[in-house]
Amino acid sequence: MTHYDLVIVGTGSGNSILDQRFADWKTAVVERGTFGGTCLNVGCIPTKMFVHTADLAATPAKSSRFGVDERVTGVRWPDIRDRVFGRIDPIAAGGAEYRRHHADNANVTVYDGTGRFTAAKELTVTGPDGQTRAITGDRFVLAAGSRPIVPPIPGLAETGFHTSDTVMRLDRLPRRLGIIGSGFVAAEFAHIFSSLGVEVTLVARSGLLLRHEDTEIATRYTELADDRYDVRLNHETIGVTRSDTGITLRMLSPEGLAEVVVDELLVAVGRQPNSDLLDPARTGVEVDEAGRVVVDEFQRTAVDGIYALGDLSSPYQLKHVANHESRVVQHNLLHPDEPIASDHRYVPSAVFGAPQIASVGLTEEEAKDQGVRYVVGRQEYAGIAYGWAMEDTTGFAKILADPDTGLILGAHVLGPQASSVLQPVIQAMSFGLDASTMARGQYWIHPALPELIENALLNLDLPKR
Ligand SMILES: Cc1cc2nc3c(=O)[nH]c(=O)nc-3n(C[C@H](O)[C@H](O)[C@H](O)COP(=O)(O)OP(=O)(O)OC[C@H]3O[C@@H](n4cnc5c(N)ncnc54)[C@H](O)[C@@H]3O)c2cc1C
Ligand SMILES: NC(=O)c1ccc[n+]([C@@H]2O[C@H](COP(=O)([O-])OP(=O)(O)OC[C@H]3O[C@@H](n4cnc5c(N)ncnc54)[C@H](O)[C@@H]3O)[C@@H](O)[C@H]2O)c1
Repeated sequence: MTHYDLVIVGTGSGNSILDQRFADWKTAVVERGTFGGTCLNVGCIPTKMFVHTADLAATPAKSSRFGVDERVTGVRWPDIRDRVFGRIDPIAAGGAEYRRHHADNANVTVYDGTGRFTAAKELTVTGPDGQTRAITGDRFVLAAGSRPIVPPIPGLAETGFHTSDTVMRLDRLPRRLGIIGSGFVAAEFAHIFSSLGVEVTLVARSGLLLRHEDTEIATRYTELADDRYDVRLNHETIGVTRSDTGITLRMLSPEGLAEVVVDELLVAVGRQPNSDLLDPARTGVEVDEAGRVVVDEFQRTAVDGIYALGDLSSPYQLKHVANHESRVVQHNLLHPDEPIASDHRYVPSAVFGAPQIASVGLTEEEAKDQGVRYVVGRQEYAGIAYGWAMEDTTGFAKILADPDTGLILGAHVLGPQASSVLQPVIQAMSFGLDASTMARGQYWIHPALPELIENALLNLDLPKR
């Protein structure tokens, strides 16, 4: 049994821990799938490359109101798909090659296979050929991520379905796509495929799409989605079957039984941590009821020398959070006596659908539930100069602030480039800048989109300073 100073399980955010400061640490890296993990191979990066393409394909439908008549004369799916993966696959392969063979990694051994704890600080790796190798380590970094949840819908397994892991590599575009789910993945793929000419049916169990968002935002998004897709709210999928005409979803709705026939089916009902594959309990590491590895603010598990990060342990399931936590773990491995804590105070997120949505901090409902006093400032894109230029009639920003201190409690944007427009608010919250100082204490480039934020701040009912 080979012993290591450090064992890293998972090559998503876990892979970025190693640098020259670890050159004299005998290190094992264990990976069961494609090097580089979810974000690079099947997550953030390919989806956003498809989203940008979808934005281009969707533009001609909106351009005539600007006096420009455009038409989409063709969508070459193989070229769209191959551009994305022609760029990404070599990066993943290059990353694997670097860890396996580059002189920088003379101290690193890569194990291909699934790691599972078999005793305290002992991991058994089962390779693709079924062979097992047990290794031990002084320290472990558990960065094994998450995977799509497959709900127990009768007929689903027999019928065949896609998840975000496979749907981007389709051989050809279907005529009709059914999507079960109403969160991030559903919203982004509905935009991608619908913009490329696919008829999309979104099947949501609840009465609102993206209901983790502020309700005003989710409500506006749901109305807009209803204009673009066949949205079935309050529909529970109770069975799936395949026939010559396609895949039939049987659904229970408040009106009774309903059916829809599609050509491909995407299941997007959330992701579960991969802790079940790892069996951390065997080394004394605790897992909560949601399957997340339990860590403290220093990303330490209860077992000395074992850290966890990213989707495996975090409620956020976002790459910028996993990256942040991997930097914290890196520091704490190198300086265990002076550990730093992760900062989860203001974690932003963005849904890259149509329109985009970005948010940080409290929603209005959370503020109410927590008894937090707040004032709200709103601004429509239609009321700022660049919004006029874009003919935007549906987008808006909403900012919540503390009425006494003016500190920003939460901010939510729906509309063009929401993910970029929100960033100055994240900065203000992170550095304790109050809303009035933020609005008045700097120039805002005129007439750029961030004027949306400037005006929402000015619309807050706060005492003048
Ligand atoms: C479709 C999609 C789009 C997304 N878009 C965004 C976005 O735009 N912005 C954003 O912030 N986030 C996005 N995310 C979320 C983001 O991808 C994840 O939060 C992030 O990649 C998690 O990183 P990680 O390092 O924790 O896990 P991962 O990157 O998943 O890495 C875990 C690795 O561990 C390996 N592994 C698992 N179990 C074992 C085991 N037992 N033994 C060995 N290896 C194992 C896996 O094969 C994997 O390679 C998206 C996710 C999806 C699915
Ligand atoms: N832009 C981004 O940052 C981005 C993009 C994609 C994914 N992600 C990450 O990946 C995670 C997973 O995304 P996701 O969209 O799969 O999950 P999600 O948690 O965002 O949404 C899942 C939705 O499915 C619903 N649902 C659950 N079980 C269901 C069932 N049996 N039938 C019908 N609906 C059901 C839930 O109510 C929820 O609305 C996200 O939470 C997010 O953290 C991020």
